[in-house]
Amino acid sequence: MTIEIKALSKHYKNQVVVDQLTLSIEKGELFALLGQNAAGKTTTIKMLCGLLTPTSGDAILEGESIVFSQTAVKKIINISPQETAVAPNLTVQENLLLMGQIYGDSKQIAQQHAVAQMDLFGLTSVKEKRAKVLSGGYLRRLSVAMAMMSKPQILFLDEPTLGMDVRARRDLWRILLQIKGDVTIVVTTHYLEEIEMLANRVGIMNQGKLCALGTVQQLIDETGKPTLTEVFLELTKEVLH
Ligand SMILES: Nc1ncnc2c1ncn2[C@@H]1O[C@H](COP(=O)(O)OP(=O)(O)OP(=O)(O)O)[C@@H](O)[C@H]1O
Repeated sequence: MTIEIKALSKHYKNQVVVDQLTLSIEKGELFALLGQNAAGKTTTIKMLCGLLTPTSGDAILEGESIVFSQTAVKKIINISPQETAVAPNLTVQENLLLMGQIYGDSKQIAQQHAVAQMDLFGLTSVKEKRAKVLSGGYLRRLSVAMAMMSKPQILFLDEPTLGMDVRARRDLWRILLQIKGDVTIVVTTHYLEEIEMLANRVGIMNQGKLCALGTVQQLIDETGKPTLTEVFLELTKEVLH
């Protein structure tokens, strides 16, 4: 297992935002964490990345605990958060180089790696453009490419296709499909049709709890619903109505 989440919880005062979450994610999987707004997805990802301290529980990432070995965990993971960490006045290329050098690469190695990422993410044609003039689709691709500059074993993507048009979303998913296998990818999204086609497994969160886990086909078989969207609506219906 690459990720073993063990009774992970986050409380804010009286509110339980993530409630005893327990699940395992295999190496190389593209795993989708689903749930309606406020289900606790971002909070979970932030805890796994060391950006938030759990109230209780733990998660073991490639053998390292997020509670006891945060520095080791940070070396093997990276995140493209909802709020992108792109420097607006730097060019695409400069953003990637900066990220490589922050993670300890020499300028030459960072350059080589940046060229490879720009190629993979379709950013070569805009490499001299400042990030602030990029469209939303390019900006998000740059954000994910920047996360890849640290050569993570585990990549967390929080709503990577939010606000993108159909083509931009498809382009990013194609890239993620190329990366998965080498990298374990944990993604949150509200675009269930894409997940149906692309994710190896999904976990559905509802009010901080994991209420379903499996392949899309397993969830469809278990619930007798025809699509992942119908499964999702069924499992989260108390809150929706
Ligand atoms: N710092 C905080 N203090 C108090 N409550 C918080 C804090 N951060 C998040 N929450 C609450 O935790 C709950 C879960 O938020 P979270 O962002 O994890 O949900 P989500 O599943 O990612 O939702 P979305 O799909 O809208 O991104 C929400 O009710 C939110 O208001």
